[in-house]
Formats: sequence, structure tokens, C-alpha cells
Amino acid sequence: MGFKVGLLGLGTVGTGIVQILQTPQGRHPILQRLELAAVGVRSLEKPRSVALDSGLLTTDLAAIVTHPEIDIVVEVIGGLEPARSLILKAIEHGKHVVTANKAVIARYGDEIFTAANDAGVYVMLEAAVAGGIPVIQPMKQSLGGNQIRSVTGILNGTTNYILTQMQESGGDFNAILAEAQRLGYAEADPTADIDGLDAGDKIAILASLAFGGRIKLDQVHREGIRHITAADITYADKLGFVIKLLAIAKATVDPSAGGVSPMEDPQMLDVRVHPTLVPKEHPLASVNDVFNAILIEADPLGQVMFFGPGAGAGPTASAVVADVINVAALIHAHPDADTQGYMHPLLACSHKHYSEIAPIAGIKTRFFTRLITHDHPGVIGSIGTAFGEHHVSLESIVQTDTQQDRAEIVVVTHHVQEGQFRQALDQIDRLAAVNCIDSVLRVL
Ligand SMILES: NC(=O)C1=CN([C@@H]2O[C@H](COP(=O)(O)OP(=O)(O)OC[C@H]3O[C@@H](n4cnc5c(N)ncnc54)[C@H](OP(=O)(O)O)[C@@H]3O)[C@@H](O)[C@H]2O)C=CC1
Ligand SMILES: N[C@@H](CC=O)C(=O)O
Ligand code: NA
Repeated sequence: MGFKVGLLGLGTVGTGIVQILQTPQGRHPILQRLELAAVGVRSLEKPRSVALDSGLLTTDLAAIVTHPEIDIVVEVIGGLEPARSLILKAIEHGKHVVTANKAVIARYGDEIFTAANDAGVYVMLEAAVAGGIPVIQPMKQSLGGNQIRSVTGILNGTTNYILTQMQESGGDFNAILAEAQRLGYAEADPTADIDGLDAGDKIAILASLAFGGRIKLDQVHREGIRHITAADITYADKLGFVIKLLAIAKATVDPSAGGVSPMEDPQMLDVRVHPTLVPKEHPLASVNDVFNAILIEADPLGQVMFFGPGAGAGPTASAVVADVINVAALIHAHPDADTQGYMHPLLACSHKHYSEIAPIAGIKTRFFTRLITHDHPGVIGSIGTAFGEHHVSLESIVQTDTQQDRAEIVVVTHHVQEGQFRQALDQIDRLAAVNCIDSVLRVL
């Protein structure tokens, strides 16, 4: 039995996929039974780095997703439209879909998975989160016996590269971003990466898998790295931290406050993306450059970390092709599944409700803040009092630098409620002795 694949997109990832399909030797034997039936692109004139049989390339992508002989549609064109419409049309025509498109899944997952379940087809997305790192399938298949406590990831290679370079060379954000663009790591419009949107899409997908409810993306707090300065990196370093853009998803639990346990109330989640001070001895602290990593805490497993290349032609294609192999194996094992309504329970998406996301003001975390003040007696005391009035417990408060009448004060808190911390900062900002709050960062 052979399987016909329709490929939408022949850019970075699409080219990597074709390269694997054209060299099946030494890979899984099912690959030899895959036939690339059509490749959809925007321009037929563009030079390609892979040789394709004549007639395979087309600009008519609708014809691919409705082609009666195609079994599996691979979507690697990216963006929201026409990707969303093409995926839905493929599903409507009974095709299984493999996609690397986190933006479309994070926004339209509900619509897409509902349509797929109704049509009895699979939508697979291993490449959409952390590129080549296997994390979606392990979460679907290997961690099912666990209660997931938290998922903490470095999910964006571009920002991890920039932060690593800032750490290693002491350079400023804008200069290193320009270098990342020159090297081809950052896109010409790096907004989605730099502002935490790409990592937000990815953690929404992981949170959905970990906690079993769909996620409303607009409820996910997303903060990027534009405001990180060389001074922040230096202070973090002195205090024993590195700064990483972390994507975090966890069940909110506060048994001490009489809250129900996460498993009794699995829908209330804490899902967010922001730059974070990570202790140097933490496993995520040494994940550098364009690499990604995901640390999962689960009961009874404990901690497990997935590490590797989160982007790039080969790694991303590796994840896409693995999904294609999984789907082909399922079609092979259950050739009449579509007529019998059979869906593999570990590969189909079963949840339908939305999880509730805690507002950022309600989350509990540690904070680092750096204040510029007048060098007057009693300044540290009045800052400490303001924090105390808002129940913000301090781990340390130190004056780190003094020049003439100017003092720099660095504060690290214990775990505190974000809303109370912000109220304390507002009060501190109004103190006559405080010139400005130079930096506020969360601490892992
Ligand atoms: N690059 C990476 O490392 C990773 C990418 N991804 C995801 O994979 C997907 C693809 O990314 P990537 O390969 O980098 O993207 P590219 O921009 O390199 O390639 C996009 C491809 O899609 C085609 N295309 C785009 N829009 C249309 C359209 N409207 N009609 C027809 N063809 C179209 C382009 O055609 P043409 O060639 O003619 O211009 C091109 O071949 C995205 O969703 C991305 O987020 C995920 C993980 C990592
Ligand atoms: N732009 C992303 C790659 C694709 O997911 C990144 O920088 O990690
Ligand atoms: Na992956």
C-alpha cells in the first residue's frame, strides 16, 4: 500500500522534507512507500535547491488539498491565511494533515481539531513546537501515566541566540538583533520572535496537551526581550542568574490559601511568556544560542528535559516526516478507519473545553528590580516599608552603586503575588527619593 503526499510550501522546511523523502535509505521503511504527488508554491520561477519531477510544482494549492488521490497534506507555507483555509479544505476532503504552523494551530486549533474529529482524520503538529525536538508525541504518548505539574521552555531560538550573545559579548540588544538578522537567524520582521508571540503560540499548544483544555491565546501573558539591557544581564550575572525568555505553563495551586489541588481544578492555569532570571545551576540556564529546551515536571516521573534544535530545515523536516510516518502507519493498520469512525486515541485530539487562564496579576513569582534613588539615609527603609505594606516579602535589598547623590538599589523578592508587587512598585515610584525604576524582571 502506497501513500500519496501533497506538500504545501517549498521554502526552508518544505525543502528539508523533500530532501528526506528523496533519500529514504537507512530511514524508516514506510518512507519508501510515500509518494510526493504535488508541491504547492507561490512562484514557479523561483530557483529551487531540490530537483523535482516536472509537473509536480504548482501554484494551485486548492487542487492539492482536494485531489482525490492524496492521502496526507503537509502544510509548511506558514502564516494564517491561506494556511487555515487550506487545512480546513484538506480535512473536509478527508485528508490527514501534518503542519509546522504554530501560529495557525494556536489561533484556530478549536476549529481545525473539531473539523478533523468530525471528518475522522488526524492533524499532526510535532514540528510546530520546538522544531525538531520530539515533544508533542512524547506528551501525547509517553507521559500519559503522569500528572503534569509544569512545563517550562525555551521555545524561541532567535531570542535565545540574542540573549546568549548579550551574555557572552556584553553587547546591546539592537546591535545583536542586527547581527542575528545578518546571520539569517532572525527574520526580516522579527516581531513575533522578539515580542514573545512565537513562544506564546508554542506554550499555548504545550499547555493544551499538558492540561487537557484548549487555550485562549489572548489570555496568555506575552512579554518579549526588547527592554533587556546589558546592565540587566550584568546584574543578573553578578547575582548568579542568566536571563532567558521562558514560556511557562502550570496549574495554579495554593493549598495554603485553601485552594483546590490542580487535579481537582485542572482548568485554572498559569500560562505566560517573559524574560526571566534563571539560576545558573538550573538545567535551562545552559541552553544557549538557537537551541530550545522543554523541562516538564510530572508526577510520578519527576523532571524530564527535552533539548535540541528548535528550528532549521533538517530538524524541522525531521519532525514533519515523523508525523507523516505515524499517519501512514495508522492508515496502513486501519485502512477502513474512515468508514468505521476509528481514531487512534493517543494521536487524535480529544479535548473540547477551554481552560481558564489566571490573570497575570494573580500569579505568584519572585521578582528582581533595580531602582535609581537619591543617596539619602532612610531610602532603603522607606522602600522596604512600601513592599511590606503590600505583603511583598524580600529575599534581599542591597545598595549596589553610589555616585555623588545617586544610589542604585537592587531588590530580589520571595514568591509574591504579582498584583501586590506592582502596587508596591507604584507606591515606591512616587517616593520623592526614588528617581526611577530601571528594571523589573521575574525570577524563576
Ligand atoms: N524555518 C524554520 O526553522 C521553522 C519553521 N516552522 C514553521 O514552518 C512553516 C514554514 O516555514 P518556512 O519553511 O521557514 O517558510 P518559508 O518562508 O521558507 O517557505 C514558505 C513556502 O510556502 C510557500 N508559500 C507561502 N505562502 C504561499 C501562498 N499563499 N501560496 C502558495 N505558496 C505559498 C512559499 O512559496 P515560494 O517558495 O514560491 O515563495 C515557500 O515555498 C511556518 O509555519 C513556520 O512557522 C516551524 C519550525 C521551524
Ligand atoms: N522563529 C522561530 C523558529 C520557528 O519556530 C525561532 O526563532 O525559534
Ligand atoms: Na517538536
